[in-house]
Amino acid sequence: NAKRAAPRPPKPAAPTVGEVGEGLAGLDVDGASRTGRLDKYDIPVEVSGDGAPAPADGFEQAGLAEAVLRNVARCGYDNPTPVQRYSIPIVLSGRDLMACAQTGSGKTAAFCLPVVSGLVSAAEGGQGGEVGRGDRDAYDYDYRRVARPLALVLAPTRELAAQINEEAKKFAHKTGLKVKVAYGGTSMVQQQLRDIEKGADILVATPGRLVDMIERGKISLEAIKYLIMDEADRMLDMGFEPQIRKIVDGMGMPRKSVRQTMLFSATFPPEIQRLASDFLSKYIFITVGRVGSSTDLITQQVEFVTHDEKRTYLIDLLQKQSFTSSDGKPQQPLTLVFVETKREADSLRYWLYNKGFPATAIHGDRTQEERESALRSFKSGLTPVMVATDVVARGLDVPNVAHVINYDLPKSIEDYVHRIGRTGRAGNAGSATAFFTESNHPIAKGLLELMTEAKQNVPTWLEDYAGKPFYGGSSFGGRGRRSNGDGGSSFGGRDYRGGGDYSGYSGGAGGGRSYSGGSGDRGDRYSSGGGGKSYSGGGGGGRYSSGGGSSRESDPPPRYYPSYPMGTSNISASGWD
Ligand SMILES: Nc1ncnc2c1ncn2[C@@H]1O[C@H](COP(=O)(O)OP(=O)(O)OP(=O)(O)O)[C@@H](O)[C@H]1O
Repeated sequence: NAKRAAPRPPKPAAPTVGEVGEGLAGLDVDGASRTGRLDKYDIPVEVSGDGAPAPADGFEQAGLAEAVLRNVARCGYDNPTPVQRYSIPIVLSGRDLMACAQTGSGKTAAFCLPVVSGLVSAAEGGQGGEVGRGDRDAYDYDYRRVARPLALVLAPTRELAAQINEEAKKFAHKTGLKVKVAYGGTSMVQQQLRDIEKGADILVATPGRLVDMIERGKISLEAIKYLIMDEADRMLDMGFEPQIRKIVDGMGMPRKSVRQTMLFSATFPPEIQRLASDFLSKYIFITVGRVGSSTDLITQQVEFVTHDEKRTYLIDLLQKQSFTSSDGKPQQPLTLVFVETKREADSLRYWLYNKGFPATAIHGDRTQEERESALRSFKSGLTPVMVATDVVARGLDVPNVAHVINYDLPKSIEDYVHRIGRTGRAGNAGSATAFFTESNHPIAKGLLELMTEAKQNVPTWLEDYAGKPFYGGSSFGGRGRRSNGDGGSSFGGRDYRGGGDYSGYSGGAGGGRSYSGGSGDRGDRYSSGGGGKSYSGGGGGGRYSSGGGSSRESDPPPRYYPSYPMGTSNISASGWD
């Protein structure tokens, strides 16, 4: 890591949005040429839990309300993605759900659509006429405005909350439902509050901000019918759990037998499943996609480097993938570079700027306005390289991210799965490159399993690393609760409750029902169908031309350490993205 913050360099002349747009036209910058095949797939799905309804073949067949179907059409969704096919009927039937599905596979709509539909139907059916109740019914005894949302979506970051809010608004268009958002750190907080005071049927919030608003008497959870935790494993990991428990158990929310609760993520380690089940009642568990399947869409490479070589390698990668726009200017496809620290994010960003690569940075020490502006500038292509910490590792849906570079690898394989999942979304292809140093030894086993499952080329040195013990602290980055072994089963995507107790089906592994394929479209996998672009290192020879393996494949593996205090397998949810 850089020890000093680099001095602020003079700004190179950034290309205009128009220039970038033009330059990236051939790289699908506006998504116009997307042909991601979300509708066609051959994908294993496992369902466990009593009485799961059958999956729906289409949005109409799923039983969504008319108004919602109109909104689905407005969004241009022709067919439900696999997770939507399964989740929508389950949620509409009133069941609790824990759903584990690939990054970029449409989980947001998988919970938003049935929730909006359920609220619309309840209002139409006269079951309380709740829709829009915020403005009719929201005064408490001392005449303060109190919002009483019917659905609460919790998300771990502000950016994700903002994104879900936008999506939910689309699905609730012209239904009369009010969708509002609450997150901190922005000058918009007062505006958000005023908005919420006007009534909220669906509230999307980050936990800390929500607790604050409840404590200030602005929001009551008493009317909640639906509780959704997006990125649920993250929400229950590390710092969020106490706040989540407070929200769910201590702030007036209806009991779990009364409300309907849904948890979604691409990764679900067994230990977190166990915790999460506290919040659920007789739930159905689904996993969509085989172990590691999201990564089928993503060409993964891993390069063994020393710390000091990272910047040279990065520049090399950026140069190789740059292309020339019609007016002769060098351009970059959208590239997300993950680093470990906020300081490194700034330092690397300035350094890249100095080298002539328009880059921005996003991390937790930047103000919310700066974060939002960085994201806008990245999305627009004005700064096609964004250096980021894990703050944008989860959930963020930026179309056309072509390449994710793990400049610093994360501590856990789940974080890796989420990070690389910022590309290869909605059935499109993407590329991911990781710089592996000796200090990343603890993640080697998880990485090997993940890459193998995704049928990626695995360098032999990674296999060697994975097979050898390492010495030193936990590989869990402080996630001590996952330190118990998982019996060698590295994948957290299977229902931790295990076999027949919950299944009622005979076909599936672990007693669950197992589906594979859909619509007889074998061979037409849930993949890009050739429509996406892959920027896997240029293929022009040199260090990055090994087609997924490492150019140092034949190098002797670096030295190993003697003991093996804690396996990596127990944190690995390698396949369940
Ligand atoms: N049925 C559909 N047809 C076409 N596109 C869809 C469909 N459902 C979702 N999408 C698009 O797919 C993209 C990814 O969806 P979303 O962000 O919900 O993924 P996710 O599963 O939540 O990913 P992550 O695990 O990274 O949070 C979005 O751009 C969304 O608009």
